[in-house]
Amino acid sequence: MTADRYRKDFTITWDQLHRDTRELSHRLVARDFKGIIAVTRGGLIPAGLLARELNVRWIDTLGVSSYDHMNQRNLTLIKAPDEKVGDGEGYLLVDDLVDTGKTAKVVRELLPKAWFVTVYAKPEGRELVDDFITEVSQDTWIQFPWDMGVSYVEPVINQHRKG
Ligand SMILES: O=P(O)(O)OC[C@H]1O[C@H](OP(=O)(O)OP(=O)(O)O)[C@H](O)[C@@H]1O
Ligand code: HPA
Ligand SMILES: [Mg+2]
Repeated sequence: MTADRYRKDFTITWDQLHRDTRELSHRLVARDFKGIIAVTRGGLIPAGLLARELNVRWIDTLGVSSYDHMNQRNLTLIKAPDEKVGDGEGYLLVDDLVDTGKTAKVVRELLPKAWFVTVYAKPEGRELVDDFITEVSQDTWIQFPWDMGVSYVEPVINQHRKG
C-alpha cells in the first residue's frame, strides 16, 4: 500500500488526542487491568494517558513497525512483551489507530485475550479492536501531533495576492 491511497488529512492536536483518550478511559474504568501493553511507538502516548486515568503502573511494550511514513511495508516484530503477559488475559493493549488492520491482526495473534483498544479507527480495521473513539474514512491520513510542528502562516490577503 502506498501514500496515494490517502486523499484527505485529519489533523489531531495534542488537546484533541488528550480528550479522546480520556473519553476512552471512561469506557475502560470498570475493567480491572493487571497492566497495559503499548504497541510502539504510536500506542505509547495514549497508553501513558490511560495509565494515568486508570491508575495502572505496570506498563510494557509490544514493538512492531510497518510504515515508512505513508508507505506500508512488511511488518516486523521488534519486541515481545514480558513472558508473564502470556495470552494477554487481564491486560489492556493500546495502539493509536487501526488502519488496514495488518498490525492489529498480528498483535491480536500474539495476545489473543488482551482487551485491545485504539483511539482512532478506519473501516478496514475497526472490527479487529474491542473499542475505539473516532472513525475516519479509509482514504484519510491521520496527522498525529508528534508528527507536526507549529509554524508561521501568511495572512490570507498575502496568500491570495501571491496566487
Ligand atoms: O492498521 P495498519 O495498517 O497496520 O496501521 C496501523 C499501525 O500503523 C502505525 O504504526 P507504524 O507501523 O507506522 O509504527 P509506529 O507506531 O512506530 O509509528 C500505527 O501506529 C499503527 O500501529
Ligand atoms: O492515518 C495514519 N496516520 C498516522 N500513522 C498511520 N499509520 C497507518 N495509518 C496512519
Ligand atoms: Mg504503530
